[in-house]
Amino acid sequence: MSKGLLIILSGPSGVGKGTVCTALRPKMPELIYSVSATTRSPRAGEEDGVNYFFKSREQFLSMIEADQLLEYAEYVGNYYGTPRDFVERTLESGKDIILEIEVQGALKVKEKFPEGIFVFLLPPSMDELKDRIRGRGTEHPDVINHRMSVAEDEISLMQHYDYAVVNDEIDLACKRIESIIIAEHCKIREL
Ligand SMILES: Nc1nc2c(ncn2[C@@H]2O[C@H](COP(=O)(O)OP(=O)(O)O)[C@@H](O)[C@H]2O)c(=O)[nH]1
Ligand SMILES: Nc1ncnc2c1ncn2[C@@H]1O[C@H](COP(=O)(O)OP(=O)(O)O)[C@@H](O)[C@H]1O
Repeated sequence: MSKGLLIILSGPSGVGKGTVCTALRPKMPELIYSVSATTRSPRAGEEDGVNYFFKSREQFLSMIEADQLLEYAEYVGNYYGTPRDFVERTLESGKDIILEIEVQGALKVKEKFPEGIFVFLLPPSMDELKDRIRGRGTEHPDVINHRMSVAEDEISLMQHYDYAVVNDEIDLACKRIESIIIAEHCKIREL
């Protein structure tokens, strides 16, 4: 049986990665979603083991020490990382898995899994990106400004990705990602 595809959906904070992943779920029910570990505090409505595995800094550092993370990154003062075992087991079982992660972590995944499908989600404009981060209402203004400057640096790394998808309209962005996955399954690969 062939292995599943590893799909990495990345892009600046507030571009709509979470929203697009949520909208993709009913459209692609066979796609598996990786749940990350983080030291960030849960937001209202977030559940441990569903949105993230919420960890203390000590717990996270011991996961790094034990090589339990495929990649990790420090982002705006918190650690975020992808549990390795789940991803590897899913791929071995022939299922596709999607990681929704920031850019530094995505580039680390590329070193280990160059065969991954790297998709960069773009905002229709930088003004729209700022409006989305602000509109979500979860961040302090200083954090918003910091995230905007991080976003500009991140967008400059887009050339390391395989695909660029503009998240102008959710359904359209989902359709683009769905099409990429379908096309990647049709690709002739080396045996
Ligand atoms: N490298 C890495 N980034 C992650 C991981 N999980 C989430 N992220 C990214 O961390 C950033 C901050 O996430 P979060 O605090 O949930 O904020 P939000 O995605 O902007 O709502 C986002 O860009 C996420 O995609 C992970 O396991 N590894
Ligand atoms: N295509 C879109 N059109 C309009 N608003 C969007 C779109 N995608 C996401 N948003 C909004 O932008 C904000 C940030 O989205 P979110 O999914 O949290 O981003 P990310 O996970 O990339 O940080 C949310 O308020 C969300 O409702």
